Amino acid sequence: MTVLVAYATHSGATRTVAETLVETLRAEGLDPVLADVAEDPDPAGHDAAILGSAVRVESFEKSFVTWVSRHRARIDEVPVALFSCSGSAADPAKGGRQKATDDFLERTGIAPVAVKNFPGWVLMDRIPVHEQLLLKSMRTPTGDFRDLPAVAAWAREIAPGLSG
Ligand SMILES: Cc1cc2nc3c(=O)[nH]c(=O)nc-3n(C[C@H](O)[C@H](O)[C@H](O)COP(=O)(O)O)c2cc1C
Repeated sequence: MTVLVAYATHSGATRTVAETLVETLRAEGLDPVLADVAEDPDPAGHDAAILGSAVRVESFEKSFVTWVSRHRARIDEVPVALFSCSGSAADPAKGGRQKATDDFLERTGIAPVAVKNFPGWVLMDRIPVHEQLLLKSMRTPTGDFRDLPAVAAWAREIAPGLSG
């Protein structure tokens, strides 16, 4: 069975999470297909999907929201898992929750078989100057907060649910 792993990224961390999901699902015997929503991948023809977006200013990427809306009919026909990638997901105070994810789910009514909020990275050399200034003014912690073994573990956990 093929699983579309579609993601939207701004500074690259979400892509690395998606790549880890693909590698792990392949090792689990599934047939994952990696795609950036910027390429407008077609979910038709896939048996399941994992959809993931970077978080910016408490929201999913606009390109992600637009792509989901465009392909909504097909997305509703297959098992879907959803993940976010953000700077704050490693913060214990968040308790694993992410406002952008909760808002997206409430607004769209999509009912994924699994939802996860992963930490990404905040690396100043990967974002435009005006965003660097914004993050500095907010005293946003910088660094690479990713936990790719946790991403792989989630992929193994959800693989049976994606197979239907
Ligand atoms: C302009 C800007 C705004 C951001 N806003 C948030 C935010 O509201 N909440 C959060 O947890 N992380 C925020 N982040 C951190 C990103 O979520 C983090 O860098 C993540 O890795 C982005 O994924 P990407 O590298 O795939 O683009 C922001 C980053 C930038 C550059």
